[in-house]
Amino acid sequence: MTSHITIPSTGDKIAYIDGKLSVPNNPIVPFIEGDGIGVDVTPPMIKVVDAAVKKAYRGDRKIAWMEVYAGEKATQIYDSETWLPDETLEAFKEYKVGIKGPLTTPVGGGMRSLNVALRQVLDLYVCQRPVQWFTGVPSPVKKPCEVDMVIFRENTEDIYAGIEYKAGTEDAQKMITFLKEEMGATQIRFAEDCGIGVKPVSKEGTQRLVRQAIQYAIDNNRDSVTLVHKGNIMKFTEGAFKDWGYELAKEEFGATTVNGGPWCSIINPNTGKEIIIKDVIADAMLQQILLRPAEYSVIATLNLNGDYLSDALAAQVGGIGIAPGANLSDEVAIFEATHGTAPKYAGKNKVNPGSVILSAEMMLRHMGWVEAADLLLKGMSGAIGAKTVTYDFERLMDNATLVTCSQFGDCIIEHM
Ligand SMILES: NC(=O)C1=CN([C@@H]2O[C@H](COP(=O)(O)OP(=O)(O)OC[C@H]3O[C@@H](n4cnc5c(N)ncnc54)[C@H](OP(=O)(O)O)[C@@H]3O)[C@@H](O)[C@H]2O)C=CC1
Ligand SMILES: O=C(O)CCC(=O)C(=O)O
Ligand SMILES: [Mg+2]
Repeated sequence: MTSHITIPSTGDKIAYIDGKLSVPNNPIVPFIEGDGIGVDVTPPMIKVVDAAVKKAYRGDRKIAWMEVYAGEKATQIYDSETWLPDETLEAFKEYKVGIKGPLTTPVGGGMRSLNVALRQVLDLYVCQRPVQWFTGVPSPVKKPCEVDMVIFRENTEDIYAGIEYKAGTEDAQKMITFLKEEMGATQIRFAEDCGIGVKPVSKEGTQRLVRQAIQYAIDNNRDSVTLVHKGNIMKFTEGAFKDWGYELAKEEFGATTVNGGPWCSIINPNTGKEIIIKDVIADAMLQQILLRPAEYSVIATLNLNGDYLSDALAAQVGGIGIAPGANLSDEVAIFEATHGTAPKYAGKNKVNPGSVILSAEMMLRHMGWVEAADLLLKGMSGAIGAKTVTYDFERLMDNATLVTCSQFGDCIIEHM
């Protein structure tokens, strides 16, 4: 296949050396613009990041952006069947750090998610989504300042594996016959017209995720890690997630049980403070985050719970227009907004670019460019503080000035 990626002539590769990220002064960073509102939010993200880096390092550092393709744009540039070109996957593998806009997934039929495919193929097993309130952001809760959580969502397993069989097909019937006749399942109602989905959850997949969550709590002086699961109902998948999580805390971090368990605690080797490892059943957790958010800090959970929790928590601090995220493997990192392609707003220069801009802030921090990351946060706080905001905030704020998506990016730059 012909290459459609133009490698910047002036940049260098980010590398992993002795388990550490080595970032040159002009790193090549691949990006996917994204479908729908990707065309709106990605250009201001690049403009804001470039401005923060320029201001922080006075020209000594600069990102060499390299566009790579996925989704609708890939079908236009390659051919109508190519949604996720191999060279896009190779670019993320080779350049180690990248960022992406949202990609559309049809509901019901049609192709499976490209976002999920990227996570699975590149084994980006942690979806890390911090949820924090910026002063002045409108919120439906009384004390949004009490929300300060970091979600660690398992990103490669669970029902997102895509092992599903459509009702009425030969494959679904084969599965149903197998379950009934060979596994003795008697609980399948309406077997004639029943879709079947499979939910794989492994010990290795669980423990590598929980390991990252606990390590994050240690490195960032957090006081608890909560395992969120629906283990009362799905005993051998979600229940096992809980058990394997506690097991890892004890075996690898020396956790000891609290009040007879199952809660346990570890002593942070850096601070000497206690970190509680606890668990909450997923439906109760959706109540807890609204009523007692201050009691939760780091959350480790399965793929679907994490997807639900991240949008629900985002709503408490201003909505998915401002909710950032990262998909992480042990080497490769792809940063992305929590929101999707919001098709009704596509190309209207209207939506909040805050989510992908804050994802870029996480990217800068991951690269060790903390001064630029801090400036970006300062600019974001300043723009919100001045009440120059996009429609999603303006409709909920008194005396705010409505700005477009690109203008909001410019406001961030003005406040750096
Ligand atoms: N990682 C990814 O690439 C993701 C992709 N998707 C995909 O996106 C498509 C659309 O999904 P959908 O369920 O509509 O979810 P979306 O996140 O795209 O949009 C839902 C609503 O959230 C609000 N919203 C989203 N983004 C912004 C923003 N930047 N600024 C302000 N408000 C925003 C809007 O609310 P309002 O109407 O109130 O203004 C919007 O109507 C689907 O194909 C889905 O699969 C979904 C999630 C993640
Ligand atoms: O892949 C998709 O289309 C949706 C994914 C999603 O909602 C998420 O990762 O938060
Ligand atoms: Mg989601």
